[in-house]
Amino acid sequence: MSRKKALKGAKGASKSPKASPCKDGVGKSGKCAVAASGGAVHPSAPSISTSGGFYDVAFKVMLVGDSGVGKTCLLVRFKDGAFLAGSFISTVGIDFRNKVLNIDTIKVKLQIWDTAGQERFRSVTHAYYRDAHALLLLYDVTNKGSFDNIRVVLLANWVTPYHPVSSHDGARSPSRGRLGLC
Ligand SMILES: Nc1nc2c(ncn2[C@@H]2O[C@H](COP(=O)(O)OP(=O)(O)OP(=O)(O)O)[C@@H](O)[C@H]2O)c(=O)[nH]1
Repeated sequence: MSRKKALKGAKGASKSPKASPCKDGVGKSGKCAVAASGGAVHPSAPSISTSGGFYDVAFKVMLVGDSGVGKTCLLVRFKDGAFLAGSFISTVGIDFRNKVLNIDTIKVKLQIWDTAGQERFRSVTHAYYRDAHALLLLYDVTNKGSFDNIRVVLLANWVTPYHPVSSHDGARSPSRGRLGLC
C-alpha cells in the first residue's frame, strides 16, 4: 500500500466536501462540539472524540500550499514525530488527522486537514476553508513560485492578506515547508 493511502486509511479520509469535521467532535452525548458554537468550543464538561481522546476545545486547521511543499510530511511529523522520506506520492483530495495537546490545564484538540496541492483538486479543497479556525500556508523555501502562490490563495479567499472575511476570526500563517524536517 502506498504511503499516503496507508495514512488516509488510518484516520478516516473524507472524500466529500460535505463531510463535516464535527463528525469526529461528536461526544458521548451526541453533540457536535465544533458545529454547535460555530467555532472553538469550551464545553463545561470535556468532550470525547471518536478517536478516544478527551478534549476541552477543538480547532480546525487547514494545511494549504502547492503540491510538494511538504504538507503531508509536516502533518505526519507533528502527529507521529516521523519524517516520510522516500518517493513522493501526491495527496488525492483531502485528509485529516487529530491531535490532542495539553496546554496549561486545557486539552486542545487540533483537527488538521491536509489538502491536495494539485490544481485539479482546488475546487474540492476550497470547500473546506469556510469553517476553519486557522490556515497554515506552506511554501517550499527552494521554490519561489510556491511562495508567490500563497498570495493567490490569500487574495482568492480574503479581500486583503490576513484580513479574513469568514465569520470567525481565523488565523492565517505563512509557513516554510521542506525545512529541517529530515
Ligand atoms: N529535504 C526535505 N524534503 C522534504 C521536506 N518536507 C517534505 N519533503 C519531501 O518533499 C516531497 C513532498 O512532500 P509532501 O509532504 O508529500 O508534499 P505535499 O505538500 O503534501 O504534496 P501534495 O500532497 O501533492 O499536496 C516528499 O518527497 C518529501 O519527502 C523537508 O523538510 N526537507
